[in-house]
Order: sequence, then C-alpha cells, then structure tokens
Amino acid sequence: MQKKKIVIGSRESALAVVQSRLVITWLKEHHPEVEAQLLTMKTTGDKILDRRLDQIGGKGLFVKELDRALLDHKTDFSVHSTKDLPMEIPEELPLVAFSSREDPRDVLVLPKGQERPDLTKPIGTSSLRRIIQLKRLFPEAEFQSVRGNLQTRIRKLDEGQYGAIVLAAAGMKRMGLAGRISGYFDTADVIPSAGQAVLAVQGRRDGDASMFLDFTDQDAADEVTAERSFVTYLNGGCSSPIAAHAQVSGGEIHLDGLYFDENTREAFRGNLSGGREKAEQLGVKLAQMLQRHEGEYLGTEDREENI
Ligand SMILES: NCc1[nH]cc(CCC(=O)O)c1CC(=O)O
Repeated sequence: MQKKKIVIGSRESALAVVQSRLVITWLKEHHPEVEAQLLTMKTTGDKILDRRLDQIGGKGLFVKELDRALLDHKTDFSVHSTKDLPMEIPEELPLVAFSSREDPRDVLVLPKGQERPDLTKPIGTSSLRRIIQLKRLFPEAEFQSVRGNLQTRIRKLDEGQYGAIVLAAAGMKRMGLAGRISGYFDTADVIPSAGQAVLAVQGRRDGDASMFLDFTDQDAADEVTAERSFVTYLNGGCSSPIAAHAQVSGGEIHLDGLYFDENTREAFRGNLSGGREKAEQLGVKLAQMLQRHEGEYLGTEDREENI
C-alpha cells in the first residue's frame, strides 16, 4: 500500500514532542494508510527566557515559526497546547481538531523530599493568573517568576530557589511526572487557563484534514469554544491574566471565568451554565457580566503580568 506522507510540526520541548507523539500514535492506530513524520523547531518564545513575553509579543511567539512552516508547506499540521495558542488564528491555518482533555487542574510541586511548602521561600510561578488566585490560598506567600520548560522549572525547584512551584497537571502527567504532584487545586479555586490540557491540531485551509475527522473529542471542543470565546471577548489573548474553565455535563456546559480589569487592577470571578450548543454565547455573556464587575471580587493586584 502506498502510504500518504504527512509532516507534523511541533515545538522541540520534551512536553511538546510527547504531545505530538500522542497524535502520531493515534494516527497509526486509526489511519494506518498515513505515515506521519515529526519536525521539531525552536520558537522565539523558547529562545527568549530573560524577558517578559507580553513585552516582546505574547503567545504568538510560540507559534510564529510553526505557522511559517505550514504556510511554506514544510509541514502539513502543527500540534499545539491549546492554552499556548493566541486568540487570533490565521484564516489560512484553521484549527482542525481538538484532543480529549487531560487533567485540567493546576498543581503544587514541592522540592524533592519535602512534604510541605517552605513559605520562607517564594512560590515559583510567572503567571499573574495563578498569582491572583494563589494569594487567597497562601496569603503569607511571596511569588517569584520561574520560566523555562517543565524540566528547567523542576530543576530550579529542586535546587532550592523556591518553596514550591505551580504547574499544569496535564504537562506533569503527560511527562510521567505525576509522582511529583503534591496537591491539586480545584478548578473553581484556581481557574485554569483557557484550553489547558487540550491539544489542538492546526492545518492548512487548502490541505486535506480528513484523517483528523474522528480525532476531536466533542466535549473538549465545546469547552474550548466557551473558554476561548470568554478570553476573546475580553481581548486577553496575549498577556492579560484571564482564566477560563468550562465543563460539559450531558447537554449542559458550565463556565468559570476570571477577569482582570487593567484600569482598576481589580480581579473578579464568576460562573454561568447553559446549553452546550450555546458555548460561544455563554463565554460572551460571562465576559460582559464580569466586565461590569458583577462577580466575586478577588482583590487588587499591582504586579505586572509576567507569563
Ligand atoms: N505555559 C506552558 C504550558 N503550556 C501547556 C502546558 C501544560 C499542558 C497543557 O496545559 O495542555 C504548560 C506547562 C504549565 O503551564 O505548567
């Protein structure tokens, strides 16, 4: 049998590669007529580790090189962590499929051998979304930025710079690091980032994406629709500390959101439920509600964003 050859583009971090291999493994099982090859690349976001991403271009920096490779036909698809995708997706490069969702929660990771966080040291996270929500759970804690890929962050933790760090459960689990997780934050207490734990497959508008028709998990896709609609409405694509987490249950979808008012620097959170076919409208409705400051006031944050 003549196999159809495709090239899948991915960031070169260990997590990105593991995630892309999950997609390739799925293809092998469901579409043996397709032969997928992986092409990894360093993105600008991976190269610049000493500056704040919101000052140099936001989330787009993680996809620019991958988009270029698609447009130049060097690749046929890109695999992304949905949470790293900007809100504006080029029309020529549509998102063609979404994976089922791994564990969407944020988790606490402690230095090797520790049983509880030493809060005389800072909690490591570079995300203002996480800081705003964690301040309420650890009112006495200091926070300090930690960047780099998953392994780099965990190495910095084990070297003793931090009392704990906060990461996404999904990355830890996919990397076989679940044993390092010491606590899980409920998604209503620390609302995750839009798209957290879902993989997105991006293609070319003129390409053949038929092999991914049965890849999409419709629950995850509807959840991502509600979450990204909320963030898009609030224009929080690149740097605003906005959180959104949706959960489908039967015909219903429940959405938790966090909104940060850049002018007053106040944070509010709230939630809404509705029919899952109205996922997009639900995101807009919750965004408008929180923009009117109708929600639970979470405090004021003077720190600048530092993703
Ligand atoms: N911001 C980096 C990033 N992008 C996706 C994941 C984890 C996997 C996922 O959420 O899909 C992570 C690591 C983290 O935030 O701890």
